[in-house]
Amino acid sequence: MLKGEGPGPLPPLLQQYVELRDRYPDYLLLFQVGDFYECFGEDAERLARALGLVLTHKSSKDFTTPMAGIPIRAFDAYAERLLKMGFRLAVADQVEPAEEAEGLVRREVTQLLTPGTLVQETLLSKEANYLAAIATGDGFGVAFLDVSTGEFKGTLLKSKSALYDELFRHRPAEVLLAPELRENREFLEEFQKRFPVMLSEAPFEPLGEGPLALRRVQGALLWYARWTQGEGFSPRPFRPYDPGAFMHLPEATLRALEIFEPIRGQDTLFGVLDETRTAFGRRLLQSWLRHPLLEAGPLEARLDRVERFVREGALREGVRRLLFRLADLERLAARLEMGRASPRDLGSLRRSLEILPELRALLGEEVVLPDLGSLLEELRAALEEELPLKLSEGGLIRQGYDPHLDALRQAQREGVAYFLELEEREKARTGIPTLKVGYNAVFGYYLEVTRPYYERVPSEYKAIQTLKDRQRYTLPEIKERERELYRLEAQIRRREEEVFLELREKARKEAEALREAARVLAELDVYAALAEVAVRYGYVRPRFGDRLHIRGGRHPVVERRTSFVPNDLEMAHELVLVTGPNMAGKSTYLRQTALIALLAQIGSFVPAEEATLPLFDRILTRIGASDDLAGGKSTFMVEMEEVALILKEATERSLVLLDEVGRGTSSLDGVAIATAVAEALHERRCYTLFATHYFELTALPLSRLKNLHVAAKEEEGGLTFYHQVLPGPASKSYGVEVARMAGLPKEVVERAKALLQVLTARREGVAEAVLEKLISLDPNTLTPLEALRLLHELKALALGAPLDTIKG
Ligand SMILES: Nc1ncnc2c1ncn2[C@@H]1O[C@H](COP(=O)(O)OP(=O)(O)OP(=O)(O)O)[C@@H](O)[C@H]1O
Repeated sequence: MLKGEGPGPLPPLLQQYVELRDRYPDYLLLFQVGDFYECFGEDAERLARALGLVLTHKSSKDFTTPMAGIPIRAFDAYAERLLKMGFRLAVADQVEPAEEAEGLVRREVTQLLTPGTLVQETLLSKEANYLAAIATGDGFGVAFLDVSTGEFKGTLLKSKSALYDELFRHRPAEVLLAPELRENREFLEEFQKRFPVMLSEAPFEPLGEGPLALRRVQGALLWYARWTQGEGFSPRPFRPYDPGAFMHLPEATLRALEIFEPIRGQDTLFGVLDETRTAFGRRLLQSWLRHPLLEAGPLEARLDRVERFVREGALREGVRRLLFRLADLERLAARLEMGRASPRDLGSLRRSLEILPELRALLGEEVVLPDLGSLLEELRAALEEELPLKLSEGGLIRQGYDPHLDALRQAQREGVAYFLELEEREKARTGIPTLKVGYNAVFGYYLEVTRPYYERVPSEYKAIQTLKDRQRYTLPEIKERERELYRLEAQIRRREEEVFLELREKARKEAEALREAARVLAELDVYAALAEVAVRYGYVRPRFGDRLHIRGGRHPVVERRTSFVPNDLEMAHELVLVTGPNMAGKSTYLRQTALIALLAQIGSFVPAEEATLPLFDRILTRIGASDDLAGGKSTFMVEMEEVALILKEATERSLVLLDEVGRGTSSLDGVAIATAVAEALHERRCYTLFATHYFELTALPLSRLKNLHVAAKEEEGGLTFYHQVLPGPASKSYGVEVARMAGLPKEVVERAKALLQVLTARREGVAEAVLEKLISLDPNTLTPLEALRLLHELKALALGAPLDTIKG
């Protein structure tokens, strides 16, 4: 039913609305009425509330219901907002011209919009837009589909944490959960906290090949894609993939290294690297960053390509200039395959294809682009220069392309010419000098005579409209000619549509070649972008080898906003402890090492003067207080979970970064845990960088332990940071000094200093020495002078004077 009031039955328009609406219960139905998309009843209230629109009412004789609508020309902006708010949208368009309708205009749902199944360029960002499906069975089956490009892939994962990593890598916009997961309350709650995305339902009927879980997720994705896109939708062939074929980057690492998302609103690694010129190049760069390679061969090949662009600046610039003019060919190919390419799509295809020969000329043998020349010729011959957004607007096929269309247009011109001649003819015949032929939407063509000449109007003129000082007339002949003209217009529209569809079909046959072109050009774009970054910021080509050797390494993101102090690092299967005051630059040093390794393994140059790196199988991190507020766990708990994962996964080919371990607990527990973790990683022979304030660690008796510290100097005004990494452990901690610089009240700082002396004394066993001395003496036998001397001694002892200088 429809919320509303009144005794009467629903008016026909609302009946049609309710019928369509009830077919899409989970969707908000946007119902075209002229230039607006309207909602009625309770949906109108929801829409008005969501978008802050004015709620009006639709009233007929005896029924009234709430109504709210959005102008069609502002549809994209509103749709984007509604999708973000979690609405699914069903768009019901008028599918016949109002003037041709007999009675109520026919309306059909022409689009279903959900966040994970968008293909509309106007609603998509340049990023890949994934719909994911998850099912259980021997672990988890997960598959991803990007409807806008047709990309379709999936994998089996053993654990939930591996599942989360994979989801985090792909950031799906919408997820289909198999019933066994949807009904598992515990799983569902945790999942929604981690991934607050839209969850939708689909049957998980097995489809395709492989293990059952993988077949079920394929079935679910295809079903859902066809439900929203129409039965004709077909993605690219399903590609099973193995996450183990790439460097493993867990969620914690992607977050901590700020690859795609900044932690504190600063820039990201992707932000620094993204000098791509095309949308598909940008997506490829993202994909490379999510999937670093494990073998030197393909990496050297990528580096060769980057190097060529580094060396040949003019070539790089030329290529980038041309790439900039390309449309999103990958998505265009997908729209062609789905039969959804608009006239403008074919227009931008033409523009893009014109650029390919230029690129080929510039690059010679280096790129092998498919030959799309004959498609280009066809598009050039067929399409007008300026193209409408929608097919129905007409005016898209050039004169001279289709003889039939040309003939219809000629007839149309003659039809219009008749009315021009009519004016002259009737003027002469009637002797009315002001006689005019006019046109309006209500009456069509008419003859118009002004008041002074009413006498002269011939009797066969039939009056149709009287205005203040003029009258309008028609003639049977006019009506007939007019109908003929309408017929021609309709025929022209239909013929244009036919010709366009044929043309689109021709283009569709080349979709595969176009996709291949997009693939080649995407790589080209990424190589040119990486080269641009390398030249602009002074990166070098990395080498691969077992020892890690970085000279003059820098943090690619931090160096963009401050003058940066480069640092070196040498290590091979060692445990490197990095000490130094807060704010000295320990975290930065750790992160820059990981970022350099990551860049090398996507085939990029790196921010250093010289770099040789092992090929790491994974980068594992425990950095920063990544409070899992959503997960409802304490900082310490999260920290320990991360450490547990590291200990489970680290191999001797792993790069491990630990930035403080054991901070969220008592300091004795903390030291104990940190020590045990350090020992375990040392045993594991991984490449570990461990930043810590626990000095105890620096003296651990481990053969492959190496101490580094970040230099700082205490001066009159406070601490000076040099951000320089030097051999050996730091001489002391400067916590209280940094606290003072941060503006802690003077009394508190003084008190902390005093306490620090007490604690230091206690820690170094001085307290025991003092106690021992006190217990061993007999006050009754001391002279006052001796007692005074002893008091001085005890005080000196407590302040940490070396024991041997006192005991003697
Ligand atoms: N090599 C460098 N050159 C220039 N500035 C640097 C360098 N390293 C770090 N910095 C700057 O110093 C600041 C502190 O760095 P960082 O967070 O790495 O210190 P930290 O030693 O890890 O501190 P804490 O122990 O408190 O975590 C940062 O804001 C960074 O911009």
